[in-house]
Amino acid sequence: MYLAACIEWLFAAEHQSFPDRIHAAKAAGLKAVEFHLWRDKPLDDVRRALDETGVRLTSMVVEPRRSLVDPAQHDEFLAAVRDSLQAAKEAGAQALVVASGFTRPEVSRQEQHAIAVGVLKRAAALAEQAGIPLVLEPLNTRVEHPGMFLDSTAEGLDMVEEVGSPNLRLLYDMYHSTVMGEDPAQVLAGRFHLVGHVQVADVPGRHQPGSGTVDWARYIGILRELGYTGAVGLEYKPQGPTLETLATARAALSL
Ligand SMILES: O=C(O)C(=O)CO
Repeated sequence: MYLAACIEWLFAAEHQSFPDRIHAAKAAGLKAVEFHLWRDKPLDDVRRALDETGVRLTSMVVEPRRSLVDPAQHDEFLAAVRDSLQAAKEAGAQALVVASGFTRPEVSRQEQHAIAVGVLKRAAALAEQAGIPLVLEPLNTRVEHPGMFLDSTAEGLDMVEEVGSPNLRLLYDMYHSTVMGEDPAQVLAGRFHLVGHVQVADVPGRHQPGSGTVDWARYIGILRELGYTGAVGLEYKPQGPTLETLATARAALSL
């Protein structure tokens, strides 16, 4: 396992520019970074900073964000996937993050689930052509994303399984999962092969691991037992200077 700094938040107080944040991540001994939206980033400069430092870009987000559970938005969603795949190629990103969009209360949950799986199959075919996988992220509806359709790891894993493509995996964000009251050992048991990326932040507050109540020795132990060797995205809001929070996070995660 290796750490990836979410430079949307890490190094943001210290450096205005994203390329500078990549250099700061390198100087802090990190092998990878990630960020959210890409249209507001100078992708050429980002690519140059990645090439100069050898730092990997684990993920960025498909945008503009459109709903998976509303067929009226599917054409725009697939266009966003196409554009984002092209941008990911140019920036050198390893994966693209997709979220579900908001629940439509007038439509049954089962039907919305099926609608999402249908469009994800089409998106996974585009990802296959581009050679860059998509990762589907369940988000918590208790603190940050009230009304979001996909707020459960188990249902996200069901969707990934139903799509049945190696080009769609689950983004397991331990913060969102914990806020939703899930236990990683339970929700991941027997299904970890469907997970493509992991992110962390402590609960409560979404700050650096070590700032809250999560038992990180246990959480990271579970990932180790499941055989995870990929990136652990530090998607937290630093409570203080980034380097100090990184030291706390590294000690808590033993990574
Ligand atoms: O929007 C969020 O809360 C995320 O976790 C994005 O990855």
